[in-house]
Amino acid sequence: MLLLLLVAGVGVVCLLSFLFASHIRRYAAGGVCRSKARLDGKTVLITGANTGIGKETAWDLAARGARVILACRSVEKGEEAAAEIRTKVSGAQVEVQELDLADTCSIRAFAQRFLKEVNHLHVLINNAGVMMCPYMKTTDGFEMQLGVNHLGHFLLTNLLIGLLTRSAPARIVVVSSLAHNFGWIRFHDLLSLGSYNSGLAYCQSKLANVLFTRELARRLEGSGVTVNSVHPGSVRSELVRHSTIMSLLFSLFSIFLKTPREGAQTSVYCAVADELHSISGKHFSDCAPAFVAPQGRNEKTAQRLWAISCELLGIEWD
Ligand SMILES: NC(=O)c1ccc[n+]([C@@H]2O[C@H](COP(=O)([O-])OP(=O)(O)OC[C@H]3O[C@@H](n4cnc5c(N)ncnc54)[C@H](O)[C@@H]3O)[C@@H](O)[C@H]2O)c1
Repeated sequence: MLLLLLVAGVGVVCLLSFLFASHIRRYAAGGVCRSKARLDGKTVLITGANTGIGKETAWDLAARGARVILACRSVEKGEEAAAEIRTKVSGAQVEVQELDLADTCSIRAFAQRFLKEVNHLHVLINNAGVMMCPYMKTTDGFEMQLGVNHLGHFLLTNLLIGLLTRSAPARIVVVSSLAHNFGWIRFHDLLSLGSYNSGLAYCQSKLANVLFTRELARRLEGSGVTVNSVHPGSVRSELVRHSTIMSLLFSLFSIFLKTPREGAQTSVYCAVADELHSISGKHFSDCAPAFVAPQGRNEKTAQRLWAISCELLGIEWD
């Protein structure tokens, strides 16, 4: 009980400090992508783009002239987002394709269709995410947060990496979180079969995003494809829907939170900024390099996680 109270107390203090930091940074005029880069003739794929940060990222990149493909669990909701973007950006090239990251069959079917229909892919934004849900499993039996946030995107990237390499220069943006600081990779129980804490599982999945980014960057050296991870800030979105405490905190402190449009700025920056054309394996927040926790810089952990991810997904990726 005492331990639970302590963990909850530490959680609240951490949350308040990052809300505060985010607020200060916002008003220090940081965190706005000032790049005027155009993306005419470029193709962008964004996961989870029907709401929140993903939708705003899609809108921004469509306004820069890119063909933007929204990969969404619900095609209907994706079409609503696409229609909204088309009303805001005249001539926007926005398309919707079905992708459920909690189902490897759906990911494989998506990639197969995508590779048939699309000749180039210049920007992949691994944005979709689920946070602090009750214990649930993906279709393949993976704990939901690790399954969607890390393993689903790991498989998707693996299936599209050939196309990205052929389309180089190309960029991958992985939407992680400041929450990676509070995570560690529980190799003894990666899928939370023994015990489950929704907050820790989220932090683990976001740390996995950072480690994946670093290891992928190492492997992609010299390929013309770069990969960077992002903390979008504390953003008013539907992400907290599963957690009563987080929903309450986000409502109470909503004036300190970024809008989804503000939250999209660092993803956009990593996708377009000219000065980042050869920067890879780094972590960004507020359109600037950001601190990575020591456990997110550990090469051995990154390589071990890579090997286990391949094993769980039944793939080889050298
Ligand atoms: N909101 C924040 O404060 C915050 C902070 C740090 C990091 N992030 C990260 O930003 C990203 C976007 O989150 P958001 O705040 O826009 O939340 P959101 O809930 O509005 O967006 C998440 C998107 O992911 C999609 N998604 C969830 N499960 C999926 C699945 N199985 N298959 C396909 N798509 C799926 C949802 O449908 C939704 O479109 C997430 O990766 C999240 O972890 C958000």
